[in-house]
This record gives sequence, structure tokens and C-alpha cells, in this order.
Amino acid sequence: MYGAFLRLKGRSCLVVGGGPVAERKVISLLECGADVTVIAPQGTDFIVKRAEDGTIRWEARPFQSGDATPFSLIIAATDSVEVNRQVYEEGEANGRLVNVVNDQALGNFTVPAVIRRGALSVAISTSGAAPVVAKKLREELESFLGPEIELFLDKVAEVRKRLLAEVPEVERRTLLLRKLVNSELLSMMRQGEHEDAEQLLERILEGLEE
Ligand SMILES: C[C@@]1(CC(=O)O)C2=NC(=C\c3[nH]c(c(CCC(=O)O)c3CC(=O)O)Cc3[nH]c(c(CC(=O)O)c3CCC(=O)O)/C=C3\N/C(=C\2)[C@@H](CCC(=O)O)[C@]3(C)CC(=O)O)/[C@H]1CCC(=O)O
Ligand SMILES: NC(=O)c1ccc[n+]([C@@H]2O[C@H](COP(=O)([O-])OP(=O)(O)OC[C@H]3O[C@@H](n4cnc5c(N)ncnc54)[C@H](O)[C@@H]3O)[C@@H](O)[C@H]2O)c1
Repeated sequence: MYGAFLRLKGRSCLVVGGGPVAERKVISLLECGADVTVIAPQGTDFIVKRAEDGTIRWEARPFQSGDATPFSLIIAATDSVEVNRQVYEEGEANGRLVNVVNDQALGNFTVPAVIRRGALSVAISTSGAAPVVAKKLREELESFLGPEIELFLDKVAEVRKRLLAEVPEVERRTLLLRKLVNSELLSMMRQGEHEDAEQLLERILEGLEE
């Protein structure tokens, strides 16, 4: 499976099915700013409420042939193997991205477990082998990746921007950035030693730290 991150802001995405699994996919699509439509005779309380407040569009009826055609990304999340296959075939025939929740071998993408810390996203896939393992790893890695990782990333990104503007030689920039990420900076941030971290950062940038 090819790992990738999709920019879905404003994109029309379809979720067919309205149970707990469909709800989970609707939530993750909304988190990415997608324009979400649900087609399903029944919806969870969350789906009903978000349709009422206009966050999503919900068509309370079974999937019909042609429904999937207008959408960029489609998730087949009904409890019917046949309906999910029909959704998949229609999407695939139109060159769409299609995920099928009840059959990892069907569909042209799967949804990973994701950890988000600001600009950082960590996606975990087991290639469909055991999603419960992806979930377990997400929980373990979440406790390892505390809020300091976001501060660290923001700081390195800020420095990188500065170096891109001020240091024309790519080798020197890369060396400085590597020094920075391999230094004690992250562990200092983890301990809350922000002043020390700032001083270390300046020493590295001034070439004083080996
Ligand atoms: C990661 C996560 C993302 C999400 O859905 O948001 C996700 N499944 C999650 C949880 C989970 N899913 C299932 C259980 C119950 C235990 C079990 O049965 O194993 C649990 C655990 C739980 O609920 O505790 C059941 C299940 N899942 C699939 C099948 C069908 C099959 O295997 O063919 C069945 C059997 C259904 C049945 O009984 O019929 C298939 C898929 N599930 C995937 C993703 C894709 C592959 C991901 C990968 O590569 O690992 C894929 C292929 C399709 C897809 O959905 O994209 C999310 C964790 C989110 C998080 O917590 O962070
Ligand atoms: N991918 C995953 O992470 C994962 C996890 C658990 C289960 N599953 C699979 O996902 C399926 C769905 O799980 P669930 O708990 O949300 O199921 P559910 O039974 O609670 O919900 C099924 C939904 O599909 C809708 N539906 C049924 N026929 C339809 C049709 N013709 N057109 C449109 N919508 C239709 C129903 O109205 C309902 O909203 C399960 O059958 C299981 O195989 C996948």
C-alpha cells in the first residue's frame, strides 16, 4: 500500500452507510475539512445531529446506482457486502478513491489509524491484516508523542524557514538541521527546560555546538 496524505478541504466526499463505522469515517473526513454527504436509510445520533445543523448532507435512503459518480472520494460503509461492492465498482469505474470497510482486499485505499500533533501526522497501517493492532499502536505512540513534539516541530520548522532564507548552501543547511534534531533539544522541551532549549538552539546555529 502506498502511503500518502490527501488534501480534502472542500472536496465532495461520500459515505454510504450510517452506522458506527460510517460515523468514524465521517468524523475523520470532517476533521480534514471535507464536504461530506452520507447516504443511508439509518444514521447514528451523531449523523442525525450533524445533518440537522448543516455540517453534513444526509440522504436518508438506500444507495442507488449513479450516487457515487459525483464524488472524489467514497467510503462504502454499509453492513451489506453486496451494496459495498456495488459502491466500489461504481467509484472504481469512474476513477475515484474508494474505501470498503468490510473487505480489506476490495477498494483502492484503506484508512490508517492516525495520530495528530499540530502539523505532524503519524499514520499506522497493518495493510488490513489486523486493524486492532493499528489501534493499539496508535494508543501506545500517542502517549510517547506528547505535546512537546508539536513545540519541537514548530521550532525546527521556524529555524528551517530562517535557514532557507539566510543560508544558501544546501549542505550547510542540512547539517545544521540534522545537528538540531539530533541534539538534546527535544528532551529539554520534554522536561520543560525551555530557556536551556532556546540557548542550545542559538549555540547550534552559531556553530558553537559540535
Ligand atoms: C485503523 C482504523 C481506522 C478507521 O476505521 O478509522 C481501521 N479499523 C479500525 C478499527 C477496527 N476495525 C475492526 C476492529 C475490530 C477488531 C477486528 O475485527 O479486527 C477494530 C478495532 C476496534 O474497533 O477496537 C474491524 C474490521 N476492520 C476491517 C475489517 C474488514 C476486514 O478485515 O476485511 C474488520 C472486520 C469487520 C467484521 O467483523 O466484519 C477493515 C479495515 N479497517 C481499517 C481501518 C482498514 C485497515 C487498517 C489497517 O491497515 O490496519 C480496513 C481494511 C478498511 C478501512 O476501514 O479502511 C480503526 C482504528 C482507529 C483507531 O482507533 O485509531
Ligand atoms: N473498517 C472498520 O474499521 C470496521 C470495523 C468494524 C466493522 N466493520 C464492518 O463495517 C460494517 C458496518 O459496520 P457498522 O457497525 O457501522 O454497521 P451497522 O449495521 O451499525 O450499520 C450499517 C449501516 O448501513 C446502512 N445501510 C444498509 N443498507 C444500505 C444501503 N443499501 N444503502 C445505504 N446504506 C445502507 C444502514 O442504514 C446502517 O446505517 C460491518 O458490517 C463490518 O463488516 C468495519
